[in-house]
Amino acid sequence: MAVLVTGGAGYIGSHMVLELLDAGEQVVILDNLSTGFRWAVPEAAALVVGDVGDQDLVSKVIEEHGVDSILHFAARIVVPESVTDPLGYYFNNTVKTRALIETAVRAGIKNFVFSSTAAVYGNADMPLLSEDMPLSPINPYGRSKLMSEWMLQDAHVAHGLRYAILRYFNVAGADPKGRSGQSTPQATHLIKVAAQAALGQRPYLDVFGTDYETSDGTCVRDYIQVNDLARAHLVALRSLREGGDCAVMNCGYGHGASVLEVVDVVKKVSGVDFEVRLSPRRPGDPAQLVAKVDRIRSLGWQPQHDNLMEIVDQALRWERTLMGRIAA
Ligand SMILES: NC(=O)c1ccc[n+]([C@@H]2O[C@H](COP(=O)([O-])OP(=O)(O)OC[C@H]3O[C@@H](n4cnc5c(N)ncnc54)[C@H](O)[C@@H]3O)[C@@H](O)[C@H]2O)c1
Ligand SMILES: O=c1ccn([C@@H]2O[C@H](COP(=O)(O)OP(=O)(O)O[C@H]3O[C@H](CO)[C@@H](O)[C@H](O)[C@H]3O)[C@@H](O)[C@H]2O)c(=O)[nH]1
Repeated sequence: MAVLVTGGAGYIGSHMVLELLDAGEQVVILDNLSTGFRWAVPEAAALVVGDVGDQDLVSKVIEEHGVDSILHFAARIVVPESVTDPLGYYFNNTVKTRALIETAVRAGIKNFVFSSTAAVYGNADMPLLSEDMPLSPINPYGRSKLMSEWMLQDAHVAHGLRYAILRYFNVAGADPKGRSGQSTPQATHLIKVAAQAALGQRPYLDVFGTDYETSDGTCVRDYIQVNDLARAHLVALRSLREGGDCAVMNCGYGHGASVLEVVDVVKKVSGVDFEVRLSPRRPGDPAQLVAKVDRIRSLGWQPQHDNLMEIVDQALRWERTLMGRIAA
């Protein structure tokens, strides 16, 4: 049986593909290459260039490759962009996910693992966020994902499609073997941006907001290393295949770091004292997002890279790899 990875040419999806191949799985990727890269796809995986909303294509891929499970990463992911183009986000993330779920049900797909996000919690003012809390996303990106969660849960009740919904907190770092990393040129993610500032790719780093009610006034996030996150999917997939319950699970480490703490670590690891500007708040940023992680841990998931210095080192190494590619 093969696993279909949508968005497998993107940042997290490409790490997922590596983990699946390392675990001996057969992998087929469906990606429209809107933000993904053909070069991020290993030779051992089949790549189909196309759209998750194309039901004829997806049905054909499922049949030809003998797909039993779908891991659905494909999405647009930039929160501020979702505010200026909400209908584009609802179309790509919600409407096309509806089409994919329908195709999966018709094809008799057994297991569906979905990439959700801590953005579904909105401004929840709690030290640790648990999966059962009330959800109130504050931007179209988070809403587009929450609607997909609901569709999956309803499709389970009506049609028996089994699901694992994984709510990622802040994904960071890069494959320790140097095979993939965060490659989006205009990425907005803090660790990526700070690594670029340290390596002279950006003139300075903005710290967005210093007046939050946190220990040092800057936002706190739970940074999870990307291979650890990919292994959480493997664990969830195995559980579904073995008849485990459908579940919604946070993916993080259960502790946070503030923006200034991250900046300090990047300066320390890189050895570069790059310029930092204290700037106004960025719209839509909750003060603190830290995961309660008992559920995913109860499936036997153990992080292997819960170390900010290591995550930052991986991000810096990957940035150097990208710079080398551009120079070559
Ligand atoms: N990066 C994070 O910190 C983070 C946090 C929470 C959730 N997520 C979720 O993880 C998933 C992967 O995010 P990422 O950071 O790897 O982003 P990414 O942009 O690197 O990857 C997304 C991939 O999906 C593809 N894609 C987009 N729309 C498609 C479509 N309609 N049909 C086919 N392919 C399509 C893109 O080409 C790209 O390869 C997304 O669902 C995102 O919402 C990411
Ligand atoms: O140049 C920068 C970039 C970010 N930040 C701050 O750093 C924190 C983290 O920001 P960022 O790395 O952009 O991540 P988030 O906005 O927390 O969102 C990420 O994490 C969410 C889950 O927590 C996912 O849903 C999103 O897709 C993903 O981008 C926030 O307080 C930002 O204001 C800065 O101060 N300066």
